[in-house]
Amino acid sequence: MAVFLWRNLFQTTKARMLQQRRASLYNGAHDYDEELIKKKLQQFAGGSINLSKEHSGIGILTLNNSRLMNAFTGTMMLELQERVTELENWKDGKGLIICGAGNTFCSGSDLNAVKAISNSQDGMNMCMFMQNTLTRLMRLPLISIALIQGKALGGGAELTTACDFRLMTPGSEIRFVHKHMGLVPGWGGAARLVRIIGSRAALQLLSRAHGVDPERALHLGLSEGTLSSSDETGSLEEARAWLSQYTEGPASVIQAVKKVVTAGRELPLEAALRTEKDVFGTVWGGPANLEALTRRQKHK
Ligand SMILES: CC[C@H](C(=O)O)C(=O)SCCNC(=O)CCNC(=O)[C@H](O)C(C)(C)COP(=O)(O)OP(=O)(O)OC[C@H]1O[C@@H](n2cnc3c(N)ncnc32)[C@H](O)[C@@H]1OP(=O)(O)O
Repeated sequence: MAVFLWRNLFQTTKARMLQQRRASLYNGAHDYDEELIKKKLQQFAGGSINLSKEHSGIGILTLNNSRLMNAFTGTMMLELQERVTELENWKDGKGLIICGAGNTFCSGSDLNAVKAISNSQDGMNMCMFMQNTLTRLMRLPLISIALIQGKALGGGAELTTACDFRLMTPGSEIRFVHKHMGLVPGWGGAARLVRIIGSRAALQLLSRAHGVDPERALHLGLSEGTLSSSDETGSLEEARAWLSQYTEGPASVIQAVKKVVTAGRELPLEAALRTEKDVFGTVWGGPANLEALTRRQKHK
């Protein structure tokens, strides 16, 4: 009977939390027309967003448009949303590494597409589309890393802030170029940057729009570390090794860890405590917990 009750509580809690996590920031009430912007983005084809879900529980998400320094075309924005939905449903997932093809990260939006959607309605819809997607990416119950090789510029710099951690290769650069384009971040990069490095450092990065090298990123707390390898394969191996120190253990527990930290980061205290209680209820008396207790008893 106890197992039945646990399973029932688990399913109910899980469904409610999943619904909360996937709830979009913007909908019709915000003049957001997702179907309209999807049709518009579909017109700007090129590149792809590839996802490889490894047996280890680590996913590798690759921005693949190396001819244009992995600039985001319209169809890549649509594919990013599809991959995030796939990752939200990955029950065995524990970690995620986002990287770019051709040993460079991402040079932001495809400027050809940007020029074509420079009117207000399309611009605002693209902004809300990408904020919805990057907020869902940030809230994935996976421990995520942006592996920054080469350049992470504009929207590419914003994408790095939607990951839990950033690792940089020697000579790589994060640059919020927005000011030089008469813009400010629109994909949520400013709001997340303030929460990562603080408002004073964020104001300096956005107002100077200079490149941030690995040493300065470390100093600011924007990067967790500088990898030793500069090549594509070597740096990905290093990133896998770095991430695997945090993803050891059952996927259900790693996902629960990310959920309680996300709640603590984003919610007011009492709501965070209630979410923590709900997440606790999904693992207390669960398979991993019972197995650990059995192991402990054997050691007595
Ligand atoms: C600001 C926010 C906004 C948003 O999303 O809302 C954006 O992100 S707008 C885009 C902001 N990004 C940029 O302004 C970066 C533009 N690119 C560069 O500064 C350079 O390309 C750089 C530094 C990334 C690499 O320079 P490098 O000399 O190594 O290579 P090339 O410049 O010759 O680039 C190779 C090839 O790629 C094309 N390219 C690069 N970035 C983009 C881009 N964002 N959109 C479209 N195309 C891009 C570049 O034109 C070259 O193509 P080619 O046909 O050979 O001219």
